[in-house]
Amino acid sequence: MVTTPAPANQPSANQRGAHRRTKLIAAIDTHSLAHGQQLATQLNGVVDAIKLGFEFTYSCGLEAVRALGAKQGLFLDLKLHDIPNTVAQGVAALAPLGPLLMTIHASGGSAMVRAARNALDEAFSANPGARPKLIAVTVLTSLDGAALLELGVDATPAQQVVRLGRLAIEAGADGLVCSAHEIAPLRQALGEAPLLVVPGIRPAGSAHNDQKRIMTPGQAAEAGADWIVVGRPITQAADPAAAARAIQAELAAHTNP
Ligand SMILES: O=c1ccn([C@@H]2O[C@H](COP(=O)(O)O)[C@@H](O)[C@H]2O)c(=O)[nH]1
Repeated sequence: MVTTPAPANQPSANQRGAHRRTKLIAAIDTHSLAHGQQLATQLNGVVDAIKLGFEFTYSCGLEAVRALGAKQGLFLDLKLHDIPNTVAQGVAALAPLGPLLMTIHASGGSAMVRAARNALDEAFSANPGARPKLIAVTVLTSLDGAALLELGVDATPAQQVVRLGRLAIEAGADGLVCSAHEIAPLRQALGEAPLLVVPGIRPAGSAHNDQKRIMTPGQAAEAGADWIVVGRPITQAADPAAAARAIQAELAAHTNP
């Protein structure tokens, strides 16, 4: 895939004056089908998409994923990471669930990312417009510099995100999962084309939980996130729809008209 290098000192999305509305994905992390259905119903029309990951998929099964995903945009976040052939077969098997976005780990290497992209291209050769976007996870937002060192990675999170992000985009990924802290360095290195999907989002005053590299929704919008992913601040709120509406309002306040 060809990437367009951005000029040095690239301005933020808002400074560019570009209309790049940051969209909201609610992470529906629950092991209960009834709770998942309830959250999806409450959030339908309020959020731009829902995210289903390990907890819901492993607990409730792929048919439940298909059913919830049929009602609104789906981010299928199963973070595949294995040898290239296994990941290629995995993405091909999951793609008929109809996600807008699906994840693999960039740290699986360029051959793995390329195999996943080729499998999707082949599966959607008759209708390329319906192909799910392939999103590569760079460095989990629960990791900080000390955690990277523990893994033997002697680089800052931003350096490692850019390294893995470049590898994944050059191998065919459509976008990346990163924290909001790495949006500017990624845009500088890779330009505007990659979709940036950003978890580790916490409205001001809310608990960080296990997240390390966090920003508020407004800060992530200012930085130029394409999508933000918010789980517990929505799902554990007394009124999840109201919490999601407040985040949408914050995003709108930080987006150029
Ligand atoms: O680096 C990553 C990749 C994925 N996630 C997922 O996003 C949500 C965040 O949930 P919160 O409750 O808002 O912390 C969750 O489903 C993760 O699996 C991530 O957080 N970081």
